[in-house]
Amino acid sequence: KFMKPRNFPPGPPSIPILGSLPFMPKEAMATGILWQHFKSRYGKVMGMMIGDQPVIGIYDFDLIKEAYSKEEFSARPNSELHDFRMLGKKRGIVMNDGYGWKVHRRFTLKTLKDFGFGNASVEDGILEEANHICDHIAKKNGSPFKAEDVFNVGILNIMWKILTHKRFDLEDPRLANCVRAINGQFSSDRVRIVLAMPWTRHFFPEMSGWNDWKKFAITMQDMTKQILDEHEPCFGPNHEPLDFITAYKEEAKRTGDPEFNDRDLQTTISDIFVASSDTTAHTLSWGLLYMILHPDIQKKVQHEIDDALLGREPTLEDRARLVYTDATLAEIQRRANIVPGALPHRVSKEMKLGGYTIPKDSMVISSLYYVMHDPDYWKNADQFDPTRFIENGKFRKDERFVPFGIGKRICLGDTLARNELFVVFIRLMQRFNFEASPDHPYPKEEYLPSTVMGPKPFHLRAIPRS
Ligand code: HEM
Repeated sequence: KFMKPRNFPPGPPSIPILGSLPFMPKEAMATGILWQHFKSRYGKVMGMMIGDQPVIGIYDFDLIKEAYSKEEFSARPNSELHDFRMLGKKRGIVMNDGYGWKVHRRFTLKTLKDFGFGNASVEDGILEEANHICDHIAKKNGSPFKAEDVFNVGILNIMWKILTHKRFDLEDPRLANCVRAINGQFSSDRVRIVLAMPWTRHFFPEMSGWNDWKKFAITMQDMTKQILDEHEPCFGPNHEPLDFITAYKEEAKRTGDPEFNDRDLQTTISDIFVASSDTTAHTLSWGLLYMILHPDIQKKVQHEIDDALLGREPTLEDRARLVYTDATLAEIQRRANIVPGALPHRVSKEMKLGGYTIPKDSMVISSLYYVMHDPDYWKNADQFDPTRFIENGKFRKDERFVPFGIGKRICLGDTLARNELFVVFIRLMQRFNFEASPDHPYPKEEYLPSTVMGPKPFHLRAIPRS
């Protein structure tokens, strides 16, 4: 069972128990960038074994599109680790599949849409939080700080309000605890061992990261349970739910569908916290890093915003007038590429792709990194250049701009995330000039390996603009 199946895509050799792990470059182990390394050797689709698990990497945009438009390529891996996190079995959205995934995904998309775009309160909530983030930064009085310390809690707060109708002070320990549990679960070096080789937990529960994984999962479970216990239903004047939890409970009553239950709700809340916070916060940290590395672009963005808004706060309708700023945000997302391998998919039955046979239950990774850095498609792909997203003075959409993934599993928070990035980034650019800290190493474009990759922590200074 450790042997590669017939007509399997080309890839590195495989040995019993460890599979292809010993043949992988060390720095690539935890990151989607690994696939960049294999592309040059094996072509558009590669296959390898991790233990007895077949793993497929797809680099080619058209092949990813073809595969991920199919239901059979859109399941999630079966994993006892994630089952533990999901209170015993697949639940919620992110690692769920089948009917349970479909109804939760559909409901969450609709609810976020109702809150986000029909209802000004989410836009107000983002702006309110953006202002709190800026006030928090202003208190540093120009002394060096780490970007991620501010963004993580601020971004989490936006989601907390959408879920529960409550926000916290940025210093509240609840936010910091939640950020620690999320980061610990996906960025700890030890946990990466058990995620890659789940069997290690039976022999080395401590060293493999299994004990850490359980600890962080239990923290999230306790926290989501407490949120539900304390939650008061919240309705507007026409009895419309004002927060996600109220909407979920109404949906459970309305449909009578047992898929909508407290345990799935707990997992869905946890999924949304995990999927929304590090992703958006890391993108903002990368944004400030690029502004420090490219002060001329920072100035250009500030001039555009100053000229268009004349000092007033932004609204989402300003996007069409802030073409250079919007293009800069897109370029930040393209270059930062924080989820380089998207999330793993599972093939629910044997399939064909690119002429190869993809066995049932293979894990599939799509290289969003490669799609957004393919040198045959993007001119000077490794350069930070917002103008690649501008054509005839307008923002140029590109189907290969895929930071949110491709196909049936595409991020369901993409519009919300883009709105958050837009409002928070503009407020930051309006209120401060960002520069490197003179007392710390000059920041570099370096990743911190994880499923969601932020920049290596760096210190910066925020000088208030008059
Ligand atoms: C810059 C911010 C974000 C980025 C770059 C991002 C990116 C991604 C990516 C690449 C995926 C995986 C797609 C796949 O499996 O093929 C994903 C899934 C997901 N994201 Fe996001 N995301 C961001 C923000 C958010 C936000 C704000 C939410 C809030 C609701 C969110 C909720 C989700 C959920 C629930 C999934 C799982 C979807 C499913 O499995 O059906 N994300 N995201």
